[in-house]
Amino acid sequence: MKLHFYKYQGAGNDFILVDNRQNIVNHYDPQLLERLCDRRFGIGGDGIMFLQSHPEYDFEMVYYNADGQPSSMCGNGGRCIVAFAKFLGVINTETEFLAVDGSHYARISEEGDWVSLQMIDVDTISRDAEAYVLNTGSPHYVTFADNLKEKDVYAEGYAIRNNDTYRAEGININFVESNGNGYFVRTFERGVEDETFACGTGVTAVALAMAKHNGQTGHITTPVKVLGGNLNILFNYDGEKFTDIFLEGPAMQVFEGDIMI
Ligand SMILES: N[C@@H](CCC[C@H](N)C(=O)O)C(=O)O
Repeated sequence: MKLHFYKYQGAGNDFILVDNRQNIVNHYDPQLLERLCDRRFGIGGDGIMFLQSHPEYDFEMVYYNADGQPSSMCGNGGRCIVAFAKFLGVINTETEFLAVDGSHYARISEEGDWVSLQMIDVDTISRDAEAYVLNTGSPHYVTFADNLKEKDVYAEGYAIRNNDTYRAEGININFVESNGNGYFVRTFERGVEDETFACGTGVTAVALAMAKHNGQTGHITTPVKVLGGNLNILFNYDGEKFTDIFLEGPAMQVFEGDIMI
């Protein structure tokens, strides 16, 4: 069977998108999904998503990591699937859709290339030695780094993600360095088991952890630079709970094609 797909990227976090409103493909096939995400034997991507119809929402986002396993929320994936929904004519410039962590509101520019996605509220941040650990839809470990440009993110991220505390469930490892008015972030992603060019739930976790670390409250906007571009995180923090969290940035269609499955 031939599968028609679209390829999107959001700040360099790249995804395969499939319009599965007619249930053309049974996606519960980890081996197939892993092959499609493989950069040598397949299309290539940090993850694959299926846009599904839903009776109560504009659509449902069904997300899998590059290892073919279903995962928790993907922030950049969420932004890309909103751009895809606009491209398909499923939505106009606003939407309410369902993802694995619940419903999400999002806005998209008329041009369809800039997406602002509301993330889940966060009220718990814990510490693991100097690092911050929190869940922004996916689990994240946030640690400071000097000379981040030169850091071996693969080796250090792999070691933390596979230590006794995190090996079983897995966690995404974010290294953060202040860069003047915001932060530079590099992320080792669970399920890709490698560094990616951006991680939306990851930069969100960094922005929240840094507000707590710096004792900032009120309405906060945090610009973050990642390997694949720039993202903004906007939120309110009353000292206990983070609310009205928005992740915003570019989401672009790169190409479309057919692949034999
Ligand atoms: N790239 C994502 C995060 C995807 C999920 C992650 N790999 C996990 O398994 O936790 C993002 O943009 O948030």
